[in-house]
Amino acid sequence: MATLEELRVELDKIDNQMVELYQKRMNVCREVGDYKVKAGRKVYDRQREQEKLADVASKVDNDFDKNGVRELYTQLMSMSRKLQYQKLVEAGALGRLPFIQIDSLEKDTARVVFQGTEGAYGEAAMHQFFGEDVNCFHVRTFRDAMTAIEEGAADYAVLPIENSSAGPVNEMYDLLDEFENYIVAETILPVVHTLSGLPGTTLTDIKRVYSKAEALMQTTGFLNDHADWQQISVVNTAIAAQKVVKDGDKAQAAVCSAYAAKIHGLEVLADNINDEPDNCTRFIVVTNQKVYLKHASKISIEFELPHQSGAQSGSLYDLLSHFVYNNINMTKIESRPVKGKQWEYRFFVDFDGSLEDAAVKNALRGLREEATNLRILGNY
Ligand SMILES: O=C(O)C(=O)C[C@]1(C(=O)O)C=C[C@@H](O)C=C1
Repeated sequence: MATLEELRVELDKIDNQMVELYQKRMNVCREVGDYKVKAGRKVYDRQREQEKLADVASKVDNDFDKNGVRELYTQLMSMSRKLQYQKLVEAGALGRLPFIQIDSLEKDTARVVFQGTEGAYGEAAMHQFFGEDVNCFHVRTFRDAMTAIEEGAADYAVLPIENSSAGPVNEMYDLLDEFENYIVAETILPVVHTLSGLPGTTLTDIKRVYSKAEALMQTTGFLNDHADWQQISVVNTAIAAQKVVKDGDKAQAAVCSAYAAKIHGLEVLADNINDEPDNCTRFIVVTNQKVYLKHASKISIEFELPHQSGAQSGSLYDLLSHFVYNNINMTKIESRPVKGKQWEYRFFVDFDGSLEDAAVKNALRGLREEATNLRILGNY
């Protein structure tokens, strides 16, 4: 029986040959890339890849090896594609992305919409970003705000996308997909919730608590200590405060900001009731123009996975590998179900970069060819 050392010598010999062949193969792929740049052909040829995988698998005789060579060739062809996308960038064959760079947002003259009513966290986020004197109005729902932007009734909307303790605002992701609006900026607002009621209310009077679902989620610890209170979700925390005032019933309270309580005439019954002491919400600034600011450093995109004929795994992995191969730092991924398609998902990815970066163009080119319904949601 051969010793380990002898077997390793044998492996080294084979690996040397494989590395040489790998380089030979990549050199041919380089030529294929040049040809495709000239001929304006797409890099990704799904049918050719499927035929190749079937062919190499047919050349080995057991299932373990069939899987092995399929995996190996999937990687080889993926590397080959990345090399070819690079060629396209080098040849300046990528064209312009349909986004225009701007120096600044005209904050002084802008008309801005937020969701809810006076005292909403969206209003506070809007003031934080646009200043106290901003020309603004409010609408009832996120959908109303997105519609106002799409129709041009407002220049910008300030809308929540994610909370540090309760996670994503799912509806916003669905609306970003549905509307032709784009993210131009973001602002992070510290969010401190109170339990507020009519002046003179005591905790023992309370039977029902109103707030936005996300705010109820962010105050679960406090609310669980009062398990007999019914929790009722409304569209906005400030609208909850307004309702408590309007109904004039001491059995009702709202989870809202101290500011919302004050301007609607409620008394703070319990302050700082969020589960996380550093509770923050990330708001996005949305517009209907495909623009991005000069020093933008983050990009949001969405895409769906291509339809697979037959069982083939790893397609999300394949798509995400475009970030790895282009040295792009992916900072977030969310998935949402695709309406009308059971168990199919749309992915929302945030990553570092600017739409001018060659690496970003390269990754987007690959994703555009290989994913379905790729959309750039903004560079900010
Ligand atoms: O045959 C091609 O068109 C190639 O670009 C080569 C190759 C490969 O590496 O085999 C790479 C990408 C295509 O999707 C298909 C195959």
